[in-house]
This record gives sequence, structure tokens and C-alpha cells, in this order.
Amino acid sequence: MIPGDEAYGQIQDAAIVVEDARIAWVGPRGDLPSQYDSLRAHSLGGRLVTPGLIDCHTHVVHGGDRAGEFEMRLNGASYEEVARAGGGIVSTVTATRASDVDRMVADALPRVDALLSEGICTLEIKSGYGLDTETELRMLRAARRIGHERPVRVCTTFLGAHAVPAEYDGRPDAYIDEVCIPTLRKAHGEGLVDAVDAFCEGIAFSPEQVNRVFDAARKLGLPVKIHAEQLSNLGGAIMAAGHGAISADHIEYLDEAGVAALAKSGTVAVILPGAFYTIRETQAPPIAALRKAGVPMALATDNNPGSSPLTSLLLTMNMACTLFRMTPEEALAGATRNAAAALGLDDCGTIAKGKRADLAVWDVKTPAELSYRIGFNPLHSRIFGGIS
Ligand SMILES: O=C(O)CC[C@@H]1NC(=O)NC1=O
Ligand SMILES: [Fe+3]
Repeated sequence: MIPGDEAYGQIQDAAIVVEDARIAWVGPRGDLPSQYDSLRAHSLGGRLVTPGLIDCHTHVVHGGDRAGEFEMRLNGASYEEVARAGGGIVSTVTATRASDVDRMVADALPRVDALLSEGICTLEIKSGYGLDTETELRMLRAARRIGHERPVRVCTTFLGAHAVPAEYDGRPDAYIDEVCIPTLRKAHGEGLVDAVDAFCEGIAFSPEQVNRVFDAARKLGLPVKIHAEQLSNLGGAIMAAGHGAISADHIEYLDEAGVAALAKSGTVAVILPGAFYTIRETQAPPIAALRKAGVPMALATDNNPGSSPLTSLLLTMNMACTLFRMTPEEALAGATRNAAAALGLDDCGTIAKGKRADLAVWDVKTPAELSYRIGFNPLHSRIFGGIS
């Protein structure tokens, strides 16, 4: 069954009125109110227009790369074995600690530009490769700077609970209490934090440890999100749902109880096919159960140097359809309105009166082409805040 226009909320021969970087009116061109007749019209040649895309989960700021580990895994080492051998996240920490804000920005901009070239207007950027106060702060300052150096809205996420640094090896609780939570408070005090995230996994932090970070976040009035059930089921998503988390991400190993918890709390499921593909995971996230339970599903690149060096949200959409059997309409919703919800944003992600005038214009005949092609970018133009 091929969905019609109504499935995407599509309007044929539409007009969109933009005033002060916001959408003032949208509808069939023939219904355009006469009050707008005097505005300068700009034809898009009948092309498809979608909301500007939103990449709601990235680690795009980081030092170094992990091509060497890529080769290790190709010689048989699993992702967890690489992590336990002191590789993985911790090896990127060394490179990031040696970097400064200017260098972090310069290293990230080619990846950011690649993402923007596909119509992204909102980009989430996490910390989490510093794991000490000063480097975590530098990462978040770099993320903020990217939002000033490029026409993109940046949402920052504190991910101090990403891994246990070498100097706290075997002492995760001490790291949470002595570094992670104090750094969160300092970063929040500098206006660097829009949300708080944590990696709940056997190779990272327990639900109890993450719970302490989330308690601190909520005392600061910050929304929380979680990397959960990526490699096993520790109940992280259920714990996060109990905190009213705005998203639970990865969730390959989410069970029925976890699905029900997300549905009850209104938490968005963020599906990350890049990590599933890169670490050659075999357990797919429970898409059918999430769909049946009405849990909103978002998509993101999870751009990071280890488990998902993926810098294409369009390819992410294709992978979500081909690997996880999401529909093209679900994939587009996952990169727009549901991605906005995963960031706790209500002013973007759809083309509607009052929303930001963030739009993507495409040289395609149908919306399904955006998920159908592999490694092809049909973007005609990107409109950010009403300016193309
Ligand atoms: O491998 C890396 O550098 C990041 C891995 C990434 N972080 C996380 O919490 N889960 C992931 O897949
Ligand atoms: Fe991630």
C-alpha cells in the first residue's frame, strides 16, 4: 500500500508565508489570504518542501578518529572487547583532552557541513569525550560556537556519564559523584547545557548511577535522555521513563515492559541504525512493538568516531527502512517532527503556523525518494530561519 498525500500531511501546489523567520501561513496556493498578496513571492518550481531535517543525536565534536579500531574489529575483535581493552570511547578521550575549543570546532566543521548539505537545520551535539571538568566544558563551548559559525540551531547535551575515565577505573560511583555531577552543575551555570544524557550499559554506567545523574539534572530543571538497551537490557529505558525522559536512544534490546514504559511516559524512541550497522549488531530495535504502542520514533546519525562514523541523515533514513522495516513516512517523521520531540522542541519539525521557517527543498518526485536512495543527496536548497 502506497500512502497518499494525507500520510505525509502533504499539500499539492502549496504556498508558505514566512514573516520574521517564522511560518505565518501555509496552505493551498489558491487559498492564500489577500493580506499576503503584496509580499514578494519566490517560486520553488513545484518542488517538494519538507521541514528542515533534525539530527537529534550526535557526538560530532570529538578529537581524533578510530580508523585503527575499525581495522581491529575487521580482524575479529568485538565492539565490547575493544572497549574493555581500553579502546573505544576512552581512546577518543585522550585525543579530545589534548584538543582546545578552536581545534574541536575546526575538526567538527567538515562533518557539520556534510550534515547541513542534506537539509539539516537543527543539530544536537553531545559532550562526553572529556570526562574531566575542563574538557567537558570545552566540548560544550565548541558545540555552542558551531551554532554561531554555521546557519544551524545547535542543541547541546551534557554526556559526562559516557564512560569511566582511566583515572577512575573501577570506581564509577566516585566518578559520578566527584566529576560528573559537579561538572554538570558548572556547565549549567555557564549556560552550556540544554539536556542531560547518560550511557546506561555494562561497559558504562548502571541504572542506579544514571539515576543519580538524572536526579541532579532535574534539580537544575534540565530534561534528560538516555543511551539505553544498546548491547543488553539493564532496564535503563524504564528508569529514564520514570524521570520523564524526552528520549531513549539505541534501544535494540528494549523489551515489552520497556516499550510500555516509553508509551506511558511519552518518551521518544530514538533509532540509531548507524551504530547497529557499524558494530554489526544482530538484535534490531522492536519497531513493530513501538509502532503498535504508539511510541514516537525518531532517527539520528549518532555521528561519533567509534560506533557510528555516519555523516548522512538521508542514509540513516534508508538504513532504518531497509534494516529495521520502518516505512518512508516513519523515516521522514523520524528526521523531522519526532526528532524535534526527542529534543523537547515544539517550535520546529513541522511546517505549520508559528513554527520556525526552517525548510528543506528537494529535487524528488515523492517523499519516499528521500529514504529510497542509498548515498544520494537530492537537496535543492536549505532555508534556515526563512533565509536560503
Ligand atoms: O564509540 C564511541 O566513541 C561512542 C559510542 C557511542 N556512545 C554510546 O554511549 N553508545 C555508542 O554507541
Ligand atoms: Fe550516541
